[in-house]
Amino acid sequence: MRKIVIAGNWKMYKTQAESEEFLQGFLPHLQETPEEREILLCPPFTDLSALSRNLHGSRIQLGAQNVHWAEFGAYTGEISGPMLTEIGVRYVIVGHSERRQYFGETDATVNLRLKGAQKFGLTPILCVGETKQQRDAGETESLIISQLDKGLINVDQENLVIAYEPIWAIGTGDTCETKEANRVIGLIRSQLKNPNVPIQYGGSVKPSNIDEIMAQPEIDGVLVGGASLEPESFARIVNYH
Ligand SMILES: O=C(CO)COP(=O)(O)O
Repeated sequence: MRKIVIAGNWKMYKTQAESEEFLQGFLPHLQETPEEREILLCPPFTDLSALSRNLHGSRIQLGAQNVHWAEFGAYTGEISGPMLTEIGVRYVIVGHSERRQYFGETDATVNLRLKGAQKFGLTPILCVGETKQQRDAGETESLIISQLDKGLINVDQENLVIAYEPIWAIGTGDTCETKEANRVIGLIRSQLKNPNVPIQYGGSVKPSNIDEIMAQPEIDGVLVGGASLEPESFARIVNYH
């Protein structure tokens, strides 16, 4: 039985005060959320401590948006696994397309971060996905297989989540057709040693399309950007039918 993981990636949005305000509006909706769904918030680093304190006793798990592979060291601007686990963080997003595009993340550094996350007790969420240009050139399958091959070298597949995020569907309102997302996620699963790794879809997930997305047999959850920033909208997503 594969786990369902619904995650909000807040990217570089929300101050601490705003994150606490979100929580006040969001928590009551969780009373309707079926137990077996893992609900996850991935806020900016500066919100993690405050949220961790306020979440005490709640079922929400916390995820970071990046992690370095070393335990500590002279790596200005980076954060280590032990720094995150100490404050109750359980997950971390690795290799998001925005990290690959703007901050020089490569399959090799993604691999190091995945292994580093696992070494210090975090569950990484590996993001893969193609650009519009790659899709139009018929390269979607080969690109994704290559991202998985290189990213997952010596990575423990018992402690892993994967997110399929077609780059052209991120923040555009242009969701990948659900059957196509299901097909690519099936392809991702066929490449794995552990077929029970939860695989999410990400890219313009909204209250209006969540039910259709989650009805697809290969899709085990969603990684939500914009629609996770408002309590009512994210509540509708976690409480999908
Ligand atoms: O990048 C995403 C989640 O990691 C998706 O962002 P949107 O939901 O805003 O398209």
